[in-house]
Order: sequence, then structure tokens, then C-alpha cells
Amino acid sequence: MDNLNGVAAIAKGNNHHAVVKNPLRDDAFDHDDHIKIELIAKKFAEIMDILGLDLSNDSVRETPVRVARMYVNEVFKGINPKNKPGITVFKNEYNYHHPLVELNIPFTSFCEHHFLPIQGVANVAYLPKEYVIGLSKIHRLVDFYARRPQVQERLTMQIAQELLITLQTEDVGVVLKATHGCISCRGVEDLGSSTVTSVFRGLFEKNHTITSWLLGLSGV
Ligand SMILES: Nc1nc2c(ncn2[C@@H]2O[C@H](COP(=O)(O)OP(=O)(O)OP(=O)(O)O)[C@@H](O)[C@H]2O)c(=O)[nH]1
Ligand SMILES: [Zn+2]
Repeated sequence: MDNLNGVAAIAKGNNHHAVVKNPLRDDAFDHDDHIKIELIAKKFAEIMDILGLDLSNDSVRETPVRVARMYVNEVFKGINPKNKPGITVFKNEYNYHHPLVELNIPFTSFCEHHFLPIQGVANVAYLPKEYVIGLSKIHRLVDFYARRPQVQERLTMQIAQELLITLQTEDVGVVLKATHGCISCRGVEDLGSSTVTSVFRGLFEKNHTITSWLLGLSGV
């Protein structure tokens, strides 16, 4: 159990910087969340005011603080390493040395260029060595890295890198299929297209049958 606790500690610790980084300043967490909410609400009220919205109207009066809370506590909470989920791993006592695939994990992220939703599913696979991970923790990791201003490529890499580190395996495959609000709601306004990104490491890179199978599972 000591070993197990050791690995759990690595997973829980601040390995936020071990993976591909989001563009964040060093002082990103100098303000407490409640201060951030207060500051963002003020700025958002200004934006609404500039747009000509009547902030004395009952329906929109609370919108600045709603948006501020949503940014800090919900859609961008994954920026802050303190919100990283504790990841439980277990000794692979049953010696399962075959792929495990977690399919159709839904996620919502936000594109860092337009702050519009990126919504889709993740297929995550790995080949266990000494440790296996609690299934729900794969979902929680996808969610944690999604809740940031993101690009899909970085999100895919962060999930893969986190699993490589946490599970101490070389064999990981991550496929994300998503639609981008900035493609559908504005700009080119193309409904119905989707974006697929993938990271294949170790077995999942070398064995093309498994790679195509994993991509096939994403409906590509
Ligand atoms: N590679 C990548 N590009 C993204 C992602 N999300 C949004 N984009 C693109 O980021 C680009 C930003 O380009 P800009 O030309 O600066 O922005 P824009 O003028 O609003 O672009 P249009 O969407 O073409 O109107 C756009 O082409 C978006 O489609 C992503 O996850 N990955
Ligand atoms: Zn965008």
C-alpha cells in the first residue's frame, strides 16, 4: 500500500507543469477566487454597458456576477491546479496487461480564441503496467483539462501526458471528437463539421490495427 500511496501522491501533487502548459502568467493565482469574481463582474458589467444593455433591468442585473461565477467556479475552474482531482490508482494485482478503453466521455471546453464552447467526446485507452486507474478518474481528468480556455490539440496532449505520468505506462491513446462553437455559431457558421485530434503513444502508436480501431471507435 505504501507504493500505492506514493503513486497516488504523485498524481495528486502539483504535476500541473509536467504537461503541456496553457498560456498562463506566473501570478495567475495571486488573487483568491472571490476577488477574481468581484473583478470580473465589474469588467463584464462594463462590457454590457458599452453594448448598451440596461443593467437596471431585473433580468440582466445579476448577469455580470453570474458570468464571473461561471468563469471562475465552473467553465474555467481547471485553470487552477488546486482544482485538480485526486487520482486513485490501484496495484494491477490481477495482472491485466491488455488495453482498457473508456469510450464516449463527454466534455465541454472553451476555445481560447473566441471563448465559445468546444463540445464532444473523448475516447481514452491505455495498457496497464503495474497500476490501474479508477475509471471515473479518467472522466475527471478529461473534465479538469477541458475546463480551461483551450485548443483541442493541447487538451488531447494534456490528457495523454497526465495518464502517461500517473499510470507509469508508455502506452496511451487519446482521441477527441468535438464541435467548435466558433465554427458553428459565428465566422464560417458551418454546422455539422467536427474536429478529431489524437495522441498515440507506445503500443497505440506502433500497432496500426489498434490505432485505426481506436479512431474507428470515435466514428471517424
Ligand atoms: N488549431 C485550432 N484552431 C482553433 C481551435 N479552436 C478554434 N480555432 C481556430 O482559431 C482560429 C483563430 O483565427 P483568427 O483568424 O485569429 O480568428 P477569426 O478572424 O475570428 O477567424 P474566423 O473563425 O475564420 O472568423 C480560427 O481559425 C478558429 O477556427 C482549436 O482547438 N485548434
Ligand atoms: Zn474559437
